[in-house]
Amino acid sequence: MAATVAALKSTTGTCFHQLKKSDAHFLPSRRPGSVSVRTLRRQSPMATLTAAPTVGLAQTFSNLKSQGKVAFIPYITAGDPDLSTTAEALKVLDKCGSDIIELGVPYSDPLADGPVIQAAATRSLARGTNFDSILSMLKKVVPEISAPIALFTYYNPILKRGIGQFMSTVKETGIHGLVVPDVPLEETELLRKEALKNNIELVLLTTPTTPTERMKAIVEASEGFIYLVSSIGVTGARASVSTKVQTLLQDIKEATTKPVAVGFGISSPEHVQLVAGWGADGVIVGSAMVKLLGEAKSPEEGLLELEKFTKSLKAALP
Ligand SMILES: O=P(O)(O)OC[C@@H](O)[C@@H](O)c1c[nH]c2ccccc12
Repeated sequence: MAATVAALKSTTGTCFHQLKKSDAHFLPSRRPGSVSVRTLRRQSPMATLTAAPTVGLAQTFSNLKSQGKVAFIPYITAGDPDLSTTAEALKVLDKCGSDIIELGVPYSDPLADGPVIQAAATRSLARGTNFDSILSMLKKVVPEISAPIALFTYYNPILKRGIGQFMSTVKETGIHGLVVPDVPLEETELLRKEALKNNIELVLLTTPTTPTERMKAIVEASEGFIYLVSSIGVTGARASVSTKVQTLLQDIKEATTKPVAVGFGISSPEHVQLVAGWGADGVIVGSAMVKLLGEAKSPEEGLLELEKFTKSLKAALP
């Protein structure tokens, strides 16, 4: 028993309370039909010995919905401040209860990004981060993560590698989703076909200025979830979240039963609570996370700040 608890302590993430000895018998059994580790984690502050096999994006939302929960979805830029810190950050975000994690591929011309994520991409590229180094990091880390990962990339890096080659390569790393903010709807058909062939959920985005008919086409084509961009402009923490999101959510939910996650500007527990209260199935927080990691005095400090911030946002969600 003591050995088990000691083993647990050694794997206990910083977001878990230390297990009392009496809890040790709740350890996930290897017996068939045992409760999954992820379910255990939700029921008690359990450390996980190994991550549960991840389910996809849509399934994650469906599981959360059955528990009356809203998905917490952080975004971080791969390779900022460096790839080993990204690997640790993914584990921290997972252990702190993130339900899906968006991992950004740094790009030289991030037209939809504000200054925080642009600076992160610049730092990451300056360190020599590239698509292949991100993939090899993911191959090592994904087996330790129980939250599904959605890779976030602009369209150009996909075209450069070839859509089919890109999809099959990405699938090998074990990630579940793909978010491509700048793919024109007219070109999503081929992207969608290759994604489906590789069992990758291609998430599409709709915005406050998207015409209704176009929103309906986007919603129809989106897999995993629908990304509702909360406000016009670029990414970046905002003082408040536009109340227009409430009606946008209603409009989308009249058009589909697919889950809708809201992003752009969300950067405080109050924002998270507000958007969840408006009926969002998930909330996405990026720039505020990226800032903590990329602008900290050291990677260790950045990871600690990330953990604290994640816990505060997660605590604000049902
Ligand atoms: O950074 P924000 O304002 O919290 O928004 C989420 C955003 O970072 C993430 O989803 C994202 C990063 N880059 C993007 C470009 C377009 C749309 C969305 C994104």
